[in-house]
Amino acid sequence: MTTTPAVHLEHLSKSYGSVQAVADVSLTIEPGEVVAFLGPNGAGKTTTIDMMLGLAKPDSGTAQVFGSPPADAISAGRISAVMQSGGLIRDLTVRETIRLTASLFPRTQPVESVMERAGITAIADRSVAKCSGGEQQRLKFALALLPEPDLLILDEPTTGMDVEGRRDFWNAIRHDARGGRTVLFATHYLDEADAYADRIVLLRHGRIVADGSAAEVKNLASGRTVTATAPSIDASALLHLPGVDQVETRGERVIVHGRDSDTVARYLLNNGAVDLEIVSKNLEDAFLALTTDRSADLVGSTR
Ligand SMILES: Nc1ncnc2c1ncn2[C@@H]1O[C@H](COP(=O)(O)OP(=O)(O)OP(=O)(O)O)[C@@H](O)[C@H]1O
Repeated sequence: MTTTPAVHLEHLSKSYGSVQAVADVSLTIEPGEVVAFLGPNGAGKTTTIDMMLGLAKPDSGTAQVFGSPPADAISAGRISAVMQSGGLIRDLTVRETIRLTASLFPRTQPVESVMERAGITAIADRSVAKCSGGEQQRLKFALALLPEPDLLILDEPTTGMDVEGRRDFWNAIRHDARGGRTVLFATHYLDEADAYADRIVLLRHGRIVADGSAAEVKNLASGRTVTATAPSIDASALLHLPGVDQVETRGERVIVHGRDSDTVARYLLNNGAVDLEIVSKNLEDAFLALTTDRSADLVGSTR
C-alpha cells in the first residue's frame, strides 16, 4: 500500500521579474518527516513555502499537500504555518490571543492544552507587547496547533532568538512532533537543522542542491579528511575513488580529502594502511561551504 505524501512538489518554478526565485524544484515529503529547508538569503525557501501554502502561484509545476491543492488542505485544517513576521495584536494577552483565534475555527484543541504544548502557560496573562521575540514565536506555534494540523510549516521561526530561546522553542516543536506530525521548517542555522530535522533539503539559487540526513549533507558540504600511514599506496589510484577531490603525501602519511570517507578508509585498510584517522570539518566550515559560491562543485543531491 502506498501512502499519500504530506507534500508533493513537481517541477515547481517561480520568477519575480528577472529573478528566478524557485527553479524546477521537485520534492516529496512523507507523513511524519521533520524536514529542514536550509539555504542562504534569497535561496528560495520562503517562495517555495508560499507555494506550498497556496500564498504564491507557481509559474509552472504543481504543489500538492496530502494529495490536494494547498487551499483545500488548509480549509480542511490539515496545514498550519508559523511565518516570519506579523500577525499578533499587541494589546491582547497570550490567552486572549489564542481564544480569539480559536473562535475563528469550527473545532479546535482546548486553549489550555495548546498553551501547555507550546510552553507558554506561565505567561498566559502577559500582553503580547511584553512578550520577548521567542515567546511571541511560541505563541504563534500555539496558534498553529489549534486545528491539530497534520503538517506544520515554520518559516525561519527562531530568527532573532537567543540560544536558550531557540533551544526551548525547538524542544517544544520536537516534543509535539513525536505524535507523527509532519514538520517542515526553513532556517539559516545548520546546527538547528542538524539537531531537529530528520532530513535536510538545501536550497541555493532556487534549486535543491542537497537532500539527505544531516550527516549526509554535512558530508557533502564539507567532506572528510582521511589520514593514514601507507608507505606503498598508489596516490593516483586514491584520486580515482568516488568523491575524492584531493590526495597529498607527507613522507609515509597519505592525506585524502573527499566526500565518501568510508570508501577511502576501506581502500586504505585493504591496501596495508595503518594508523587511520578520519576528521570532519566543524559545523561552521560546513555551513560556509554550503552557502558560498565556492561550494557549487562540492554539493550534490544524495536522493
Ligand atoms: N514578492 C517578491 N517580489 C520580488 N522578488 C521577490 C519576492 N519574493 C521573493 N523575491 C526574490 O526571490 C528570491 C528568493 O527569495 P525568498 O524569500 O524565497 O528566499 P529565502 O531563501 O526565503 O530568503 P531569506 O532567507 O532571506 O528569507 C530573492 O532573490 C528575493 O529577492
